[in-house]
Amino acid sequence: MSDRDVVQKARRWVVKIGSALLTADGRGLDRESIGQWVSQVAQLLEQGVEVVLVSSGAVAEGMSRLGWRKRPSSVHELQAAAAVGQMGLVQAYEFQFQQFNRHTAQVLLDHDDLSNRERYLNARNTLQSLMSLGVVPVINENDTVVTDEIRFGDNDSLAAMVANLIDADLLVILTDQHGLYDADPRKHPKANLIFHGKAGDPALEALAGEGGALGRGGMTTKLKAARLAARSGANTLIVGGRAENILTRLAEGEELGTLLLAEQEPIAARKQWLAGRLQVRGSVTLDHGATQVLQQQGKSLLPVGVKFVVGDFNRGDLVRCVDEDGNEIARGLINYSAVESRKIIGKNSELISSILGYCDHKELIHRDNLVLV
Ligand SMILES: Nc1ncnc2c1ncn2[C@@H]1O[C@H](COP(=O)(O)OP(=O)(O)O)[C@@H](O)[C@H]1O
Ligand SMILES: N[C@@H](CCC(=O)OP(=O)(O)O)C(=O)O
Repeated sequence: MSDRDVVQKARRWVVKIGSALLTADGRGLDRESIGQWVSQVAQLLEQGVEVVLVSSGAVAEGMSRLGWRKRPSSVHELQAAAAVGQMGLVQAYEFQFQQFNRHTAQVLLDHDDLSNRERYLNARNTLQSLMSLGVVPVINENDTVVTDEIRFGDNDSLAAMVANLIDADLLVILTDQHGLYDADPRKHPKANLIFHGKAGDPALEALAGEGGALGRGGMTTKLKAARLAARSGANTLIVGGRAENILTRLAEGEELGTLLLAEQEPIAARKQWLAGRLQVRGSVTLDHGATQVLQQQGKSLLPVGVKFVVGDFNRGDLVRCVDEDGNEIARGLINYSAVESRKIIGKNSELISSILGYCDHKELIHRDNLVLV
């Protein structure tokens, strides 16, 4: 049995179209190619496959509209270009999907949206509603408002988070190469294409290099995206977007590109959300016993198993749990501030009340709010 069965069986796809592919060698959007992908997406929808698009290209289109030849280095100019270019991007998709009587919906997301539980759930519900209405969401990063701290930067990570958000079966990353090679084919023309592998395999991650002049993350971020997508059980395909009828051929089970299988059990939606948050506010160092209990028995973290606290966080913030050698083993939402935590670590939970004057939780981090990494 071919492992491409999983592609044929996938009913919910996230398709990411990268800058390197979309932007006609830096001269604005490649509208003809957009038309071809849209026509294939329309066919997939007719076959009962739900599709969400994650499309880059706003900055490149904005630069072209503004007559800029060189990518600006200032963040504000990039953000201005993205704002101008996003208009062209959504116009291009809207026009092409209209030929197939399909509506599109513009969705701009940033990391803050997905870090805040309420906004995360809203985004999830809205995307579910759009899909059930047969509308095609076209998602991009909300470039105009993001700061470095909350920037996805490349759209591979954004696409993986979207795959987690909507419980997609498949993440298809369309790019300018046929897939992952054993070396960067721009520098090594004789490199070999890798047809399949396991998402998160460090041996594959070691093969990945930087992107070209137009793209952001190269293969490195695509493999990271495969690892993230696997958290919710989505398989990832990295494939050349210029091949004729690429999406419909994939749906028929043709062996194109690199398939990275999600072999881990999907983790619960709340824990995926937790693991995907960027802003970690501090860390707690666990003793050997606590490390083992967390890793092997999936229990909550009690103050007694913690040796040190680093950082200045509030209750409810995300912190790293590291072992005595400094290796991160988990992260979770902490029940006490840094000041309070420092007072209760190493102590039995029965003493929390007498030390702090109150005790809302006997756990420093409850297991429902803890995710192993
Ligand atoms: N091992 C590899 N296999 C294939 N491509 C690689 C590899 N390492 C680096 N790359 C580079 O990654 C580029 C694609 O990434 P990127 O430029 O970020 O595109 P996109 O905009 O589609 O995300 C390719 O053009 C290629 O030069
Ligand atoms: N949000 C940016 C896209 C970032 C980007 O280029 O990402 P990628 O396609 O992953 O290389 C834009 O629309 O220009």
